[in-house]
Amino acid sequence: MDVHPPKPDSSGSPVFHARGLSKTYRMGEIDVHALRDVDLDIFEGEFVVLLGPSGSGKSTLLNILGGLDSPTSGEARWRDHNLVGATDAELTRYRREHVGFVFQFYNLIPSLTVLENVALVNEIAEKPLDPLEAITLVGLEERIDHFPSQLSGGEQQRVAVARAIVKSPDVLMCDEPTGALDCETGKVVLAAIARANERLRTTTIIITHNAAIAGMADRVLRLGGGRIVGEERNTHRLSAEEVRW
Ligand SMILES: Nc1ncnc2c1ncn2[C@@H]1O[C@H](COP(=O)(O)OP(=O)(O)OP(=O)(O)O)[C@@H](O)[C@H]1O
Repeated sequence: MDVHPPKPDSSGSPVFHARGLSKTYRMGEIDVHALRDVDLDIFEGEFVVLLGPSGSGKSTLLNILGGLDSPTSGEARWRDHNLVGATDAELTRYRREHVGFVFQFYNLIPSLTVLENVALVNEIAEKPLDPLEAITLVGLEERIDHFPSQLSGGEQQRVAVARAIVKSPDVLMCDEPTGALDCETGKVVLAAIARANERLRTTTIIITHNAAIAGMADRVLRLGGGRIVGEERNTHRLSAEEVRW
């Protein structure tokens, strides 16, 4: 299974294309500008880290790209799917067919085993992996019959990663996947995410407060005040084991 895919080609067409993306929340008399005029292209197979302080708009951006939220104005597309102005049913279909999500908290079903938690998603996917393959990819093949309560936080998060990748999504979106974990445990989770990116060629977007994780990315987008305020490209990607925080 050790396949090394070609580097993402940023000279080709982007899979995500956003222009002038803005999101404003009206809070009583006050407008909160969560995103301001964001332009963005993300390429197939790319590993992108969104970095920025609390409130800078990271989750808002990820939620729009993941079809969980809509912008107030601007354009956003994933391939030929228009993410702006799509109906709820169209966004649900986009998410179901193309996107895997990992959040800070694992949201596993407590009464189901590891295998059952992962296989459940498998049933509604179009081109699923074998659940055992997804579980092996996150290194939990010895624990398939365990229940979430019998696993550590890091192991539960690895099950959440397996659940997100079992449908072989085109895009994996992770919002603070290591936010509740210590460094060593977080690194095992990040290694699982990086493996999915490398072996399945899943376009991967990770939100983090943690600048150390930026070294794992092909590209780092820094957000501040709802804008992209910086962009860096790594010529060499660090492995999860090399990351320190
Ligand atoms: N549903 C909402 N209603 C009102 N304001 C919101 C809502 N969601 C987000 N905001 C505001 O939009 C801004 C951006 O929020 P967002 O969650 O995208 O930031 P973030 O960078 O992901 O922050 P964090 O790292 O703390 O999760 C913040 O000022 C936030 O308070």
